Amino acid sequence: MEGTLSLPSLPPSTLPRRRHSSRLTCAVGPPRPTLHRVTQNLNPTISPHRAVAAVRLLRVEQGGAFADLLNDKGKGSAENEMGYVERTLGFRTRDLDGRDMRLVTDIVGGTVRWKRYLDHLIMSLCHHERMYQDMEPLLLQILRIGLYEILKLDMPPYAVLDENVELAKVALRPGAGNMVNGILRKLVLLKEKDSLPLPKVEGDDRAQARALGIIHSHPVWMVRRWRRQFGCEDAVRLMKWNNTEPSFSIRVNSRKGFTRTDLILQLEKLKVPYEISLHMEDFVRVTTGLQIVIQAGLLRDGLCSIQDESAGLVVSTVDPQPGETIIDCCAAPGGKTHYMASQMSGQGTIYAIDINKGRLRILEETARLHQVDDVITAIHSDLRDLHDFAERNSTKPDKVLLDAPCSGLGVLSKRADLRWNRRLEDLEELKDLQDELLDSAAKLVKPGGLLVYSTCSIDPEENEERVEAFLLRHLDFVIDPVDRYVPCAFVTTKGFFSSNPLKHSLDGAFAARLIRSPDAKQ
Ligand SMILES: C[S@@+](CC[C@H](N)C(=O)[O-])C[C@H]1O[C@@H](n2cnc3c(N)ncnc32)[C@H](O)[C@@H]1O
Repeated sequence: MEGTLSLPSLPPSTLPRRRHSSRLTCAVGPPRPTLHRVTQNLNPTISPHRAVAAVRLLRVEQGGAFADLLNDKGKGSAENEMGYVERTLGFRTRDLDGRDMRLVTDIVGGTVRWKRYLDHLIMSLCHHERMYQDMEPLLLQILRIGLYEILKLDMPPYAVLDENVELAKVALRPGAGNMVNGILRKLVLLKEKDSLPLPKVEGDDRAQARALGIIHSHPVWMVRRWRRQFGCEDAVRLMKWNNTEPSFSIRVNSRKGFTRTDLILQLEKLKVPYEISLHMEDFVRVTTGLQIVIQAGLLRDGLCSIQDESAGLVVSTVDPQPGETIIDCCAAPGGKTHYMASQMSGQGTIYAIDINKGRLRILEETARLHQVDDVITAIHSDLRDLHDFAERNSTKPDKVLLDAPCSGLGVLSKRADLRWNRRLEDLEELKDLQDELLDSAAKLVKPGGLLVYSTCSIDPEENEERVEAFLLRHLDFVIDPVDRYVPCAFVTTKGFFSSNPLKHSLDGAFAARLIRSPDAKQ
């Protein structure tokens, strides 16, 4: 996972527009006397985490925000969330404690992941299709939460039913509560009889992909692509992996003198279960309890950061050394820049380039926090505009890292909403951009120097195929196998680094080391 995930504020214009009148409409429109009265009152009957989860789901859907938002601001963040509930639903509920916050994160992440599956069932349980199509956005979120809790969290169905009916009544209107009641009751009966209305996997490729897309809650184009690329069985395994709760890795910041032993002591004190990374010295994996680590302030104090081991292994393919000059072409928010910088022990320079000013600011702030800013120079620019970088700088870079913008198809378990925001057409656009950025990055590499191309994708068209096309355009570059830099389990037959969720239980990532001929002209 890259950098800090923060809650973007939801501008009123992005809030859902509905045909029906309800408190949601009141809450975003000009204040009305009734709303004013309601917002003054605390509503003790509503479970606060459900109210927050429903509002957050609305925001994810309307604003494309990350679903696996981490509440790293403790109490302040909880208050912030309650403010959203008050403004959006029109009532106050009690503040959230740590347990509630964890429930919100779990429910939002899971509901987003299972959206297609849940919507198929909701649609099947409605009297007619129109009922589903005309459903108010908030009502749909409340139903999705109810279905998710009953089907995937196996929570006691009648308690879930009561709570979600009450939420729909208070947040919307009594009729909405009746609708939630009717649909959830039907669902509970069908679940008890083990006869949920799910499609059979049969027919031609498209029909099978459509059914699998519903059963495993993925877009049809992804299912078809993976069946073609990886085979039917692995496509299903991959979807199952994407639907499991992700584990997170924590990297210690050696620059601050914080070691893995120190982190383990802290985790034991906090009673957070952990596993030592099998592949990387600086990493520890936690499956549950990440919020506890965050709340303990270890990230805030810059002692460690959340980073997948696959990203750490990409840095291993660069093999940064003290005193080197490295250009990090697409650097923000800086996960790899900071790790490289920590390995350079205050000697050398990393030029961190990125087109996105906001993300670059995060890179700089985190660099200061991690005390690695002494070797980092941030450059806000489009990489494609840096033609004269080599002429303007007397020191030639030893290494160039291009961690290219990509589909992120290797990190879908962590980025619950990403599968719904990616389109097949995006891949074509991304491939063109990756080629252009590779050509620009190649111009920065000195004769005999190294270019590392990496992505967080498992798609061969963004990985091996981009490198192969690059080598045809740049005859002065050759592949340098990565086997000296990463464990052999990650080395492909062509000498690339590849981590695969199904093989390594890590995020998917790719890296190629490309050496420019020493005889090439500068
Ligand atoms: C995969 S992310 C990089 C992640 C980063 N290396 C890390 O480890 O945290 C890709 C980055 O490329 C940047 N980017 C996209 N197009 C660019 C361009 N034309 N020039 C420079 N940066 C670009 C994006 O703003 C984004 O921050």
